[in-house]
Formats: sequence, C-alpha cells, structure tokens
Amino acid sequence: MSHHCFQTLEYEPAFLSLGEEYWDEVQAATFPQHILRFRNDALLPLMGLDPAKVTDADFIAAFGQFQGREPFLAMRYHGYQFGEYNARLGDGRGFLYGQFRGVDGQLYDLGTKGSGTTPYSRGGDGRLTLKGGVREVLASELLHRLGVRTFRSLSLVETGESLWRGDEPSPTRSSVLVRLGRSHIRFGTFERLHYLRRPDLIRRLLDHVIYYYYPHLLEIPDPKERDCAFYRELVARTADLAAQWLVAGFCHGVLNTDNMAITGESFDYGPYVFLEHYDLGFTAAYFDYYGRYAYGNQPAICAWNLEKLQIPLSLVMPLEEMQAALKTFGDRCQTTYFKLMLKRLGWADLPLELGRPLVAETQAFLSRSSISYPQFFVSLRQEFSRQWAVDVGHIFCESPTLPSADQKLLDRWKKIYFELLQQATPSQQASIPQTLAAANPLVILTRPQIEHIWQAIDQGDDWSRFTAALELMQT
Ligand SMILES: Nc1ncnc2c1ncn2[C@@H]1O[C@H](COP(=O)(O)OP(=O)(O)OP(=O)(O)O)[C@@H](O)[C@H]1O
Ligand SMILES: [Mg+2]
Repeated sequence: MSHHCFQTLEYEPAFLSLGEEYWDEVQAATFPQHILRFRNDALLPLMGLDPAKVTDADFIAAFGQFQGREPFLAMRYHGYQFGEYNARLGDGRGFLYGQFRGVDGQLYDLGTKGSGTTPYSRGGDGRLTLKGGVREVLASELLHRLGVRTFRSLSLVETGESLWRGDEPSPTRSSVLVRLGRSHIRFGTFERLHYLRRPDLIRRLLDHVIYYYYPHLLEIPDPKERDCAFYRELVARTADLAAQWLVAGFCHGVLNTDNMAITGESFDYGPYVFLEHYDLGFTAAYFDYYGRYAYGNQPAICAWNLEKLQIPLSLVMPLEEMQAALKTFGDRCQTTYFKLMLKRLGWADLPLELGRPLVAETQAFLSRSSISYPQFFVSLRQEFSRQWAVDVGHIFCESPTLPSADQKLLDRWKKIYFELLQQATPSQQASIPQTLAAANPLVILTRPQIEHIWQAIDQGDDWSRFTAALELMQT
C-alpha cells in the first residue's frame, strides 16, 4: 500500500469520541475502476496542503481506494421526510471519512457519498450515480460562488460500476464524492436520540456541537443561557441560509430534517434546481406532489424543521425560550434576503429603507415577465455603466427590445434604479461594478444547462463543458 498526501493530515477523533451510540464503523466498497473526474484544488490550502504537491494518484488512493485511513463512521440519524417521521435512516451510502483542523483553526468534516453499503442502506446499493455526483459538484461550487454557506465538493472519482435507477436512463455510471463541510451532524441526529428516549445522549451531543461549532458561546457562564443562545444562533443561521437560497434562485428540493445541518450549512444536492424563471411555487423534486419544498416555501419549511428540533432539545433545555427564538426567524430571513438581493443588484451598503422598493420592483419584474432569473443578473453585471446615472434611457440600452408587456415592467424597474443612482454618492456609484461582479457569476446552471453538460459526458465522455463551467465560476 502506497503512502498518500492525505495521510499526513492530523485527523481529530471528535465525532468518534462521542461514543458508539452515535455511529457504526463501516468499510468502503472496493470499486473496479478509479478515474478522477474532479479535484478541488481551491480547498487544499485550507487543509494545509500545497496543490502543486498533491497528485491525482493521491486523490485516488485517498478518496477512491480509501487506503490508509480508519475508522470510517456511518453516522446514525432519523428525520422527518415530507412531514412524516422516519426512523429507518442514517448514512446509507456514505460515511464520515475523518475530521481535521483547517489552517483557520476550525474543525472540518470530510464525508463521502456513494462509498458503499452500511447498516443503514435498507436494500439500497450504497452508490452514487456519476450524474448525481456531477450535479452535486456543480451545485455546491456554484452555490459557494453565489455566497451560500455550503458544503464544498473536494473530489469526484468515477468508479466503473453499472447502476440501476428509476430516475435516470439505466444502466448508468457510478461515482464516489467526497465533501468538505463543518459538520454532518443533522437535526435528525438529535431527533433519533429523542426517539430512543435518551436525554443523556442529547445533552452530550449538544455540548459537543456547542464546543466545536459555537465555541464563542462557551464564554456564557450560565449553561442554560448558553443552550438558549445556541438555539437562537441556529435560528439566525438557518434563516440566513433560507434567504441565501432564495437570492441564489435555488430550490433545494428535499428539505427533510435529515438534510438540515446543525451548523446552518447547506448540503445534499439531489433533485435541486436553479430556477430558470422566478416563481415562488416552483418545485424541484418530481415526487414533491404538494409543493412542500417549493422554492418560495423554503423559509417556512426551515422554520418548521427548527420547530421540530425543539422536541429533542426540550428534553435538555427550556422550550419557551426556543419558541420565542423561533419567532425571530421571519424577520431575520427577510432582512438577510433584502441585503443580499441588493448586492446582486449592485448595492453593497444601501440602507434597507432605500433599497426595499428596488427589491420589490425586481421581484415584480422577474415574476411577471418572461426574463430568466439568472440571465437578468448576468446582463445587469455585463451591461451596467456609469452612463446609467446620467439618463434613464441608457439603462439596458444595449439589450434587445423585449415583448411589450415585459418592456413596460422593465421601464418601471429602470425608473426606480435610475432614481437610486441619482441619490447615490459618487463612491456608492463607483462601487457598483465591483459589487455586481462579486455577486453575479457568469455561469448559469438551470436544468437545460446541466443537461447540456451531462449530455457531453454521457455521449462522448467529454468533460470539457463540466470543467469550463467550474473554471468560469472561479473567475
Ligand atoms: N443508493 C442508496 N443506497 C443506500 N442508501 C441510500 C441510497 N440513496 C439514499 N440512501 C439513503 O436514503 C436516505 C435519504 O437519502 P438522501 O438522498 O436524503 O441522502 P443522501 O443523498 O444519501 O446523503 P446526504 O444527506 O449525506 O447528502 C439516507 O439515509 C441515505 O443514506
Ligand atoms: Mg440526505
């Protein structure tokens, strides 16, 4: 067995040390083939590694062949799926590969997806399709670029098996993904412990979460007050996340409580969709018959999930305080939404009272017109010029004329944008291009674009579109 770079990391047994009540040790599958399809060099410095010194063979040995590291831990969890409690969950096709300190001093998880069966596979094959892996890499990297607090993709290895799936033409190709995030502890990790009637284990897990992921709260001397501060902060982080998805034009699709991280990060990119058109009722998953996880319903569902989390937490902390904290969710989500939306519109530090009409008008324009949600922001970034402040007629003057109904809506939008420009200070005006460039990547990954990328891989093993999209995100 050869030595690889990722063995030099000092892995920290944080989750392991919680004890056997929280995980099962598992083995990785042995795959017939290992082809490295994606390596995220941008993440290596955080791991203390120099990208120039990490070879593809290192990636394959570590994250395709799973050499030189143990134990791998399947994490135990339950969750509410589409509103129904499911006690037959847990890592069924992935495991916690290891935890390490980033150069920033924070603890990070490496977790797999598609690495083989575990005690929680329930008859599933424990695998991830290559298309699923490609989609997950694209989502995580674009969301990161759009400012969403998300798990990142570290590597994708194609593994040479044939898989059968109801939602993909089959047989279909296989892969294993490795993700990097703060924590894979889910709301459902707590829910399972309530189901088992184990307040002692909830207490231990909550202390663990605060110690590693909310360490600034350790300064609060009163333990009860500290617990409440934790829940308040989780509400705030989750409200921010819901706002970030909305602004990104992202519909996650399966916001079950087992897909909600206790750190407030976004992860698990299955049937997600980046919206083509701004529509609050849009649903991503074909099996979401009632629109539970519709684009515009994401804040409400996150609040629902936070409310469900009160059930296990109330075994160790006061319920009333959590109920009061949850009441702040709506305002927090809205405020974050306005701030971030204004950034996408070029305004980094506009007082909210001034910016609100522009956001409202943007929503009206995007929902009622036929304009593409992501294309609108790309066009804004590409066409904005200082001339816009001189005469309203310069705004989007290079764009092709729209159908008349759309044009009318756009004219109202232009008027408001122009008024804001006229009120803006010279320095505010000068910062607009930079703000637009930072908030609006040039990559668009709505359904047709992703299918276009996949088609080239599927039909000609052509990875150039995939690589180009990822490179464009990083510029
Ligand atoms: N092919 C499979 N084989 C075995 N178990 C599976 C498979 N696909 C999904 N599961 C299990 O079904 C449950 C729900 O799956 P879901 O799609 O939410 O999670 P996931 O995509 O597997 O992983 P994660 O939430 O870590 O991103 C989980 O317990 C998961 O492990
Ligand atoms: Mg999941």
